[in-house]
Amino acid sequence: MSLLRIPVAAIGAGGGAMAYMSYKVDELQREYVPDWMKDAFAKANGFLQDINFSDLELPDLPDLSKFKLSDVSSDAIPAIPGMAKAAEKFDELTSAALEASEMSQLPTQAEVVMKKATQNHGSLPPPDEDLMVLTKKLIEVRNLLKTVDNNAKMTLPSIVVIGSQSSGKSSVLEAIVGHEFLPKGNNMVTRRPIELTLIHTPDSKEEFAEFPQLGLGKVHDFKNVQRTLTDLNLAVPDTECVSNSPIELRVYSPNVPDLTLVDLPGYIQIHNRNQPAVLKEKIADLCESYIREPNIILAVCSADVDLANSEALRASRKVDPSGKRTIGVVTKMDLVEEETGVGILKNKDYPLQLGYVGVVCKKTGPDVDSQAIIRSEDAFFGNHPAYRSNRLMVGTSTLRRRLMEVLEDHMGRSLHKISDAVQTELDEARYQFKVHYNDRRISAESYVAESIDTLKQKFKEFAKQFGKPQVREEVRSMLEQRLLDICADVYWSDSRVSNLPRLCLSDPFWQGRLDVSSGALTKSGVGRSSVQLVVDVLMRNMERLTSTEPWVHHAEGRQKVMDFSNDLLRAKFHTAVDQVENTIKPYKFEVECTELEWQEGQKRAVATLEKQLAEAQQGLQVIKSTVGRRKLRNAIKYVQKADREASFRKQQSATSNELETGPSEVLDNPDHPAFNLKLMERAREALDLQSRATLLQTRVGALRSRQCSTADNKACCPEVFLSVVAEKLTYTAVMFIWVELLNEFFFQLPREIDNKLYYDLSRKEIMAFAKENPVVAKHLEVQEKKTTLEIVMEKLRELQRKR
Ligand SMILES: Nc1nc2c(ncn2[C@@H]2O[C@H](COP(=O)(O)OP(=O)(O)OP(=O)(O)O)[C@@H](O)[C@H]2O)c(=O)[nH]1
Repeated sequence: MSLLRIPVAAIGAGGGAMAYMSYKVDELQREYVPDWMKDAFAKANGFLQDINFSDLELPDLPDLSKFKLSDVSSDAIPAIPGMAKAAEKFDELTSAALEASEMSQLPTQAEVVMKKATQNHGSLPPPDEDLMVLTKKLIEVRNLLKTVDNNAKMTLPSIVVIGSQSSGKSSVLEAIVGHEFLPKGNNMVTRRPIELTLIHTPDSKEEFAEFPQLGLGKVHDFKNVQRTLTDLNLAVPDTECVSNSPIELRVYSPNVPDLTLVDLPGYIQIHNRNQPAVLKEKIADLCESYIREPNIILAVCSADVDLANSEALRASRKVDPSGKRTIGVVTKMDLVEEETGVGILKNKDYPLQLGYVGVVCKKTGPDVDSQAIIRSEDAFFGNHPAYRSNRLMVGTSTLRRRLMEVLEDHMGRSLHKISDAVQTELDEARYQFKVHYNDRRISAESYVAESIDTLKQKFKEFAKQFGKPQVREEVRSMLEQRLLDICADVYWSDSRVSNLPRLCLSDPFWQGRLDVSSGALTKSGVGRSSVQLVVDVLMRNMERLTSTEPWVHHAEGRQKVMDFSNDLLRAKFHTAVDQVENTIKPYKFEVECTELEWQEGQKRAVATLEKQLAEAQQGLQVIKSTVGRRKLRNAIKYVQKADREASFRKQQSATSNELETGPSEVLDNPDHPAFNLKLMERAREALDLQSRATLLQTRVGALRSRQCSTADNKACCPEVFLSVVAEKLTYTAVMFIWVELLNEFFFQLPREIDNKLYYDLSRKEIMAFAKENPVVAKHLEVQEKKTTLEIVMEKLRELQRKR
């Protein structure tokens, strides 16, 4: 609504009083009332002052200073006694003034907008509170809605900038923002849409940008903004040319208006080596997706190019034929004659309802600031009065103002539609929340806390179960295995072992063997292997604990648990190893053994060997049942015969000095089982198990005998003695592993879990963690959607109330 047409309408209707009121109430308007009218107002004012309002029977004379033009109904004027007379007088005076004036027309809206804007170049025009609040709030709403989902019905309009390459889009946007920040270069540097939100911050001097998707925080240097935008754009490979995925950028400044703008790649005319034919189509498609309803199209056209050839106008006409949501921006006005420029801006040839704004955004040097560009633009239009006298819209400041108005207007018009869409979406979100989650609210923090508690609880249970006896069991079975290896190596592979009970009594050689065996056990790196064994058990356990709900969903969290568990154990590893080695050192020289220890050792040794015997017998049984007894017997016989023959032939060839030997009946006969290699293998396995079982039976018999019931006959019963040694090593090792490693681990781990998985995380990381669990993610998503839509709905209602 034109600010000054109201007084005209008022004059026409004989509503001089209303014009007077409007003159009184709106300071801003008064500035733009021409002098001749001011005189008329002043006279009318004098006349009105003669009226004694208190004599009039007015119930409540309104406070004029609070009046808005829209509040005044012209019907009310005649109803006020005395006012009709005032209006009559005013009419008389203003008509006379009008006649006297050379100007028969009041200034157009364009003139008013331009005057306001140019008087405030560089900074923003004085704020129109309602306009600012609505746009600001709706931009807030828009950004909130963007976090919900892409329901097209809930989209508030943005201003989409389109134009041919080099038409001056970037220069216009930079002039609006007041900073050089867009990517520059010949190599098609705008490859992705840049969704630019400008946020006017009147109470702050700070100017900065933010990339909400990148989380870089505030970027104060606009050169860095430019660099980041260039990197993000050039990350789109040449082969793809352009990408539909937008870059979000927000600029906070006291010098920018509240606007949402989208910069798009420029239309290309011809294609060259770097710009394949398909690129033209891709850019056109991308632009088309953005210039749809409800967006406002900022069609950038260069003044020195015929509007008939403007790609921007061509594209906008396709989707907005009547031009009701297209603003033309004519750049490079300095490159055309005044007459041509005026012709374009007159909006006659290619009319747009929102009109054309002419600008000059020419950069005169590399470091020219935006103020200088605007000053030189002002100077240019100042030197070309035809633009002003024709009441045309020119200059960047006019453009800014115009964009604010248009955006506000469109946003305002979208208000009802969007409110309905949001309400529908909110009802759905509330329904989902009720049905699926029974209105139960959760938070990412509470989920993380619960997950941590579960893990700590499980760890506590494990720690309870993994006491000293269990650790001993682990170390003992490791040393028992070592004991068996030593016995196999030192005793059981010796053909004299069956005579050991007799030989050991007379031959000191066997005492020496015993010392060697004991040394092999005590000097086998028990410190390192036992600590490593416990570490492995603990790590395996941590792996197990984190492989259950809810940790199965958190691969990174699980890895973190494994990493800090490992760090805790590694920090203590070497001390624990050294301690164990130091404390078992005496056993490397001598191991004393009480009768009681011997008896316990005897029991354990018998049990160990019996277990081995049972395993051997069971293995044999399995082979028998899988191969078949008879077949196995035959195969064993064959293997034995073949072995005998092989050793005989070996002997023969050795004695006959490698004379040629004839073919073997067994080995060279293709019908023999020798050619069933699998069966041969099984037969050999069975033979090994048989001889192992026989040996173990003999040794178990020996260990059970009276000879082995006393420690005096150590040399005859090495398995018992080594078992005693292993037990002493086990006790000592576990005692120190417990003190040096486990105590610390059990104490520290729950604290590390708290620190590393909760306290060290930012709010964003906590949220990301929670959303790794698909069930929680869905719950949070519905809940967040509902909450956001409730906030949006509240804001929309408030705005509707205000309008
Ligand atoms: N004389 C004059 N030159 C201008 C004006 N506005 C922009 N230019 C120049 O025109 C050239 C192209 O301007 P840009 O703003 O980069 O154009 P663009 O449309 O963003 O170009 P692309 O990003 O390549 O699509 C630059 O050399 C500007 O300095 C103007 O008003 N007058």
